[in-house]
Amino acid sequence: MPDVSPLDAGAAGLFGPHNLPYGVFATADDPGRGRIGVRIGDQVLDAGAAARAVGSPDAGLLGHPTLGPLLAAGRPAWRRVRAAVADWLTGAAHRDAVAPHLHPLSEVTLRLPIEVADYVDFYASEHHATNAGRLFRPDGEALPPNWKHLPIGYHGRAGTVVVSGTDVTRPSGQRKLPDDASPVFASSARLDFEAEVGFVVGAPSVWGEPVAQGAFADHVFGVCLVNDWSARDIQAWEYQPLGPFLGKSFATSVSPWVVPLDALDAARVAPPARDTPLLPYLDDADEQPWGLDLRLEIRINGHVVSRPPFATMYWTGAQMLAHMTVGGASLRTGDLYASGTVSGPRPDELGCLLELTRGGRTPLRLPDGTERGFLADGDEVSITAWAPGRDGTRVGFGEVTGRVLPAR
Ligand SMILES: O=C(O)/C=C/C(=O)CC(=O)CC(=O)O
Ligand SMILES: [Ca+2]
Ligand SMILES: [Mg+2]
Repeated sequence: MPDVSPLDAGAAGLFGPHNLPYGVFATADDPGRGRIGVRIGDQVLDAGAAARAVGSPDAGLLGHPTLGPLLAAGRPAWRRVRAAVADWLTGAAHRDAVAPHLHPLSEVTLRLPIEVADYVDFYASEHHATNAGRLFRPDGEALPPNWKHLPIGYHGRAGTVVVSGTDVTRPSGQRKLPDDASPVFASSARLDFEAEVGFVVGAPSVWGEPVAQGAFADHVFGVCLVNDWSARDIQAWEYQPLGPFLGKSFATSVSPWVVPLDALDAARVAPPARDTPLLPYLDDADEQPWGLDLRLEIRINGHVVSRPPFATMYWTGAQMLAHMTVGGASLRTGDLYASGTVSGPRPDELGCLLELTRGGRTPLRLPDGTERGFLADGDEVSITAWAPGRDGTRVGFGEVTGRVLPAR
């Protein structure tokens, strides 16, 4: 694929006042103190300091070392703070007061944007589920019989969610190829990435009370990018019948910026047509659609290997939320649920190496002449994305990157 991408053009335009994603950063002269940052172009606004400088009543919400209190405050507060920050950055009244609180992005360290409470990973791409089903279960049906009736998911490991830029050590574990007599303990020989979109829960829900699709925007604060690192050999041996366990629990990387749902109005699209009737709590025919037109791009060592289109996902974030809570499970501030691997219908739109190389059988050739069935030590995987914004703008998501370190 050509290495010239729409993301390279006018990067500052991806982070204009129409976007204003939130994160947590620290500066070199005060490395111990996390602060809430809002990205604007290639700068980061220290939101708490700016709020104090202009005498904002939201200085308390923004003056924390984590996004937690802002997330917990709920949609009316999210809207108010977003409008205020846009005003500080673009209106004449406060520009001089907030200017000293802008830091060049290149001079700050970005941290995990949320304290992850519970972590769930779905399986919402029909293309990915079909391809992965054929590769993992060549003798069975590609899609399991429940797939079009509910968004399949599993609970993952919240404590190993790491921020972009964190190195990921190749895991070791049990693996057994179909023809081997017994398993061996070894480092994973089939380490993979999965390009996904993450939904960050802000407002909690009441234990026992399902959250309907229509309440999606009252609970979900925003969206980030996720790389669900996956050891395919460990996964293939361990996963039946309870689902992924150690093959996916060693690390999950997230982008440092959470893009507010309010920045994504122009990216909302209808999900693909569905051919199977849905139970009422999942039926979205009469809802405002929550498909999202996010264009992902995956690079290995700087070379573009795929561009997965999130608009092709069968299940929406609102349906995933409704399903996750329908039995009464409550939401906590900081819950993260990921979409599952984003794969489109075309060969250059697949979201993981398992699919791109057909289980390693048809390796990818990188422009440097090397080949990859799965990831090699030293490889750097980077996932970026943008979405259409209002008035022809583009909303950037930044990137989630990670480098593979050799097994211990
Ligand atoms: O088909 C399977 O058994 C599992 C496939 C995955 O690895 C899926 C997973 O983590 C969910 C996803 O990313 O879509
Ligand atoms: Ca996954
Ligand atoms: Mg993972």
